[in-house]
Amino acid sequence: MTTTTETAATRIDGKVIGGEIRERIAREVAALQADHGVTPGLAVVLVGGDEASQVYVSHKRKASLAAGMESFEHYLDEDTSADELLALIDKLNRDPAVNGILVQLPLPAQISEDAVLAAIDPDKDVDGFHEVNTGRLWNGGSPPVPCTALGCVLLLQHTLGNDLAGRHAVIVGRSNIVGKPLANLLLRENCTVTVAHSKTRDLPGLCRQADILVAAVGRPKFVQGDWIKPGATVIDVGINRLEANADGKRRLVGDVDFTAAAEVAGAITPVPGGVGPMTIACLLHNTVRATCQQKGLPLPAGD
Ligand SMILES: Nc1nc2c(c(=O)[nH]1)N[C@@H](CN(C=O)c1ccc(C(=O)N[C@@H](CCC(=O)O)C(=O)O)cc1)CN2
Repeated sequence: MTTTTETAATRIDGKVIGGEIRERIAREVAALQADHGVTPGLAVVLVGGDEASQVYVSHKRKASLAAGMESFEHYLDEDTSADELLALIDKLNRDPAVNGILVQLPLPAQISEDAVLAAIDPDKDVDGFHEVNTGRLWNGGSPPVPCTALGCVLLLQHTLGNDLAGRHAVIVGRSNIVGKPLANLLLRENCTVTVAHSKTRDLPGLCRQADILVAAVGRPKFVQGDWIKPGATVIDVGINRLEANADGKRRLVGDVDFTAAAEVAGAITPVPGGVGPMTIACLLHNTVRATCQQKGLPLPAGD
C-alpha cells in the first residue's frame, strides 16, 4: 500500500511511489550490465553554491549510485563563464561513458540558460529541456520528458488509475520545466487542460472547477483550501524554504495550504515527500532510456 489516509484526503506518498520506481530501475540497470555489459552513466553539472541545488545534486548522485549507475559530478565556481561551461558540455557530449547530461538550474546570471540547454546533445538530454525534445513532445513523439512533469503524471496515474480521460486539469504555473510539459502530457491522457498564471482572472473560481489541480507557482501556501473542489486530486509542485522557526529548523512548504486543502481534497501530495522524490526517480528512468537508445538496445519492458 503506498498511500495513507490520515485527514479527509488521501496522502499521495511520492517517497514510496518514487522508491518503487527506483527499485525497478535498479533491476533494469542490473539487467543491462548482465546482458549487455552496459552501465548507464549520468553526468550532473552544478555551477555555484546555491544551497538547495547542492542538496538536489547530492540526492541525484546518491540515487544514481544506488541504482547501480555511474555518476560523474562537475562542480564549477559561481563566476564560471558561459564559454567554460559550454566547453565542459562539449566534452561530456563526446564522452561515451556519459549517457545522460544534466545541468542543474538555476544558473548564475552571467550564463544564458537557453544557450547551455541548447548545447547539450539532445540524445543525452535526460532533463528533456532541449528544444529538439520539447518540439518532439509537442509533435506527439516520445522524447525524454521533463522529470517533474513526468513525476506528476505518474502520481496521478497511481492515485486515479490509468484513466485520466475527461477530467478537467487546472495547472497553475506555465514554466518550461513543469507547467508547459505537464499540460502536454495531460492532453495526451485526454484530460481537458487549463493552464493558469499570474494574469488569470478569478483564479480561485477556476481552481474550484478542477478535478485535478496542480500548483507550480513557487509561492508558499498560495492555493487556499476554499479554492479546491471537494474530492479533487491536488498535486503540489512547490518547494519553498521558509525562515527557521524558534527551534532553528528551516521549513519546507508547498504552493498549497496543505492543512486546509486536505480537509476538502480527495487526495493530495505533501511537501516534502510528494513530487520532489518523483523528480529524481524520473531522472533515473530517463537515463536508462537514453542509454538504451544510444546503444541500440530495446527499452526495458513496460516503458
Ligand atoms: N536541471 C534541472 N534543474 C532543476 C530541476 C530539474 O528537474 N532539472 N528541478 C528543480 C530541482 N530539483 C531537481 O533538480 C529537485 C527538487 C526537489 C527534489 C526533492 O526531492 N525534494 C524533496 C525535499 C528535498 C529538500 O530540499 O530537503 C521533497 O520534495 O520531498 C528533488 C529535485 C530545479 N532545478
